[in-house]
Amino acid sequence: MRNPEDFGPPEKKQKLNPIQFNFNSQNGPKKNSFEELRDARRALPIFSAKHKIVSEIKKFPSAIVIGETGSGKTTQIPQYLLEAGVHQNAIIAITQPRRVAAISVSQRVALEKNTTIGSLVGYCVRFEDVTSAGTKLKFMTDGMLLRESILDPTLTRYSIIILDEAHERTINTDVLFGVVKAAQRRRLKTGQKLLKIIVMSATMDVDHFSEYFNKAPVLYLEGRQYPIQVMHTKEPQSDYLFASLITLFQIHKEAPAGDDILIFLTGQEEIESAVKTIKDLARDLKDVPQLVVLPLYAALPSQTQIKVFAKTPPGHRKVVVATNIAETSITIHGIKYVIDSGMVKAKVYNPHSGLDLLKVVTASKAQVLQRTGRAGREAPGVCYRLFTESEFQNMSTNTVPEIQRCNLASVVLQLMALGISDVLTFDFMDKPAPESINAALEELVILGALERQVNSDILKLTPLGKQMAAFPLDPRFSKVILLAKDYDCLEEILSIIAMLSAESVLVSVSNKRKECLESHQKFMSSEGDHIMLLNIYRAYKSVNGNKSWCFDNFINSTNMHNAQEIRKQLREICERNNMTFTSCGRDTTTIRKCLAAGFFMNAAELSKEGDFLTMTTRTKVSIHPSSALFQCKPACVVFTELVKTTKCYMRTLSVVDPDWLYEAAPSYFKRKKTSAIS
Ligand SMILES: Nc1ncnc2c1ncn2[C@@H]1O[C@H](COP(=O)(O)OP(=O)(O)OP(=O)(O)O)[C@@H](O)[C@H]1O
Repeated sequence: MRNPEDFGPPEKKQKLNPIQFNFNSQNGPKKNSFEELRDARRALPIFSAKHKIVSEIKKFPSAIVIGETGSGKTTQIPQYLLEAGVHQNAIIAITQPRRVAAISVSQRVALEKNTTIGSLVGYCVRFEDVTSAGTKLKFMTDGMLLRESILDPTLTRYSIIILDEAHERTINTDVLFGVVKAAQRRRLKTGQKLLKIIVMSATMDVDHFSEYFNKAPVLYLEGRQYPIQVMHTKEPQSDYLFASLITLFQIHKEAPAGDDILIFLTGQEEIESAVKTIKDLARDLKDVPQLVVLPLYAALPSQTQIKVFAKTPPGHRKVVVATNIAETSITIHGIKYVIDSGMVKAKVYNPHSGLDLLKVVTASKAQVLQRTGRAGREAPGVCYRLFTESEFQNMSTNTVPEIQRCNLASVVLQLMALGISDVLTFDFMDKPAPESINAALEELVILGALERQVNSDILKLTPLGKQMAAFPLDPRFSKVILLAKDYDCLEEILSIIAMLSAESVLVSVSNKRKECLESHQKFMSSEGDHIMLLNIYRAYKSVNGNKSWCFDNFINSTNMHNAQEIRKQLREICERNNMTFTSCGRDTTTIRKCLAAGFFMNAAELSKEGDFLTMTTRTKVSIHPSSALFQCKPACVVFTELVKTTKCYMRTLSVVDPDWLYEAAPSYFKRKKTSAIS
């Protein structure tokens, strides 16, 4: 067991603010709760600065707001502006990098406003719009606002746009910075109503932001409501997973019930295995509160994610094991302790291969500070960092903007659809590497979304590219949908893409592994995972989405329902594009041909040595153990996801014939020939 002395002294001690309140964001307003919430709002550090904030924001077209985690920026500033009428009866948009934050924060604000979600306060995330004509505070993912800007570049419906958690620097946030700034300028030029821009975070490079937003004033918010004691390990930890379990059980043995714990790990599989280990280890412990262990990662359905916000039953302790999706904005009821592994799974782009890889890397200081801020939101808290103080000092200050480390094809396509033809000169806050932009442009040319104008190097959007931009999907997925009508399998491809866009539908119950596998076996196909997903979708439809069928077959019925909803929305976009709905019936070969035609850039073939090598860059890849093809050695496959853990894994794949790939993109393979054909 780790000794308490293994942790060094607190990084800083802060004064205890004696205000105490305790409420459950998931419970509806009960008697007096509105008054309680009003008092809680007044107790927030930001409350004393309310008038100053409103008057400063009234004065300037843009403002940068920086204040400690938990000071009240996200939940209060939109309400202050609404109450003071700064919104001029138009909508205030508050963007969040993640859907769980957009949903949970909007629910909290609706509660504080004593209204139901979807009326005055609403949210809008991909495939889910909970707003109405009366919505004035609209919490949304940055991706959703970006999509809206394609149809309305001046964002006419909005009077104020609050870009929250700006330090996260997701691709969408960075593009949104430029788009919103351009909308503000355009409105000014054309004499339209002013668009106010507010950029907020607890951890950002304010000067850089202020400079970019036309020297916007910076408002500093002092203080946080409750102190957080920060502990670092005395020695570096070689195994953060093991260290997190030791720390968890050390706290568990000593802390009273109701003091809940949030652990930051890196990804789905790691989290699921940690959840199982924690449950197993806790089973034999005596004289400690019972544990409620909950995972939290992006691939979980929203309804499951939201469970972490529920109040812990008396006599229990909640342990939430999360990825960085719990890092910003959110308040999880009951969390007193945060255990931070200091690691994060991040996308890393290889412009050479054109592929994004998910890789575990060290977090930045900004991320670590945000994680610490998830404690101390309802009472004083403690953060155990599983790294030393000097390791912390050596972490990079800010996360490298995603735009400088991810595949840009999707963003470039959206910018082109916005009418920004010269992406290289777009007003980015931090420019992506020109080779990444060029790689994205090349990918879009190969996909047929862009073409060179005659006798010039200027690229323009093709009618196909315009259609592709209408889908809220990676361009390769949109392309497959658009190709599917020619392969007579649009209905099937829509089902597969919807299943890929929803969260995992396969349920794995730890003490019923064998039954789960047997149940899933009947959907499996030697053709691969995409056909397996189609089989599940078809079976689900044939029983009319029957819940007990899902239960009996270890299929997640909520995720299936979501997939069905997503399918409906994708189908509507196809209808708007006047596409003919074709079906190939049982001829699944056609479907794989279509997948090969869309995903020819994500292909791998089996080498003589028995390894899989990507067709273009000869990168060594393996079949993920969760794939239906794990035990097989097909000669050639296409994949729709690449993950790096101990190895580089292809996660969802289909068996294809190499000829289909060459037929789909002869010029691409001709160009790559030297490296492509062994
Ligand atoms: N769902 C909730 N349940 C209980 N309390 C909440 C909830 N949401 C917010 N609060 C309270 O309001 C405070 C301010 O939250 P808010 O999200 O506005 O802060 P913030 O300054 O935006 O922090 P961050 O930078 O961490 O997002 C929290 O510290 C907490 O006390």
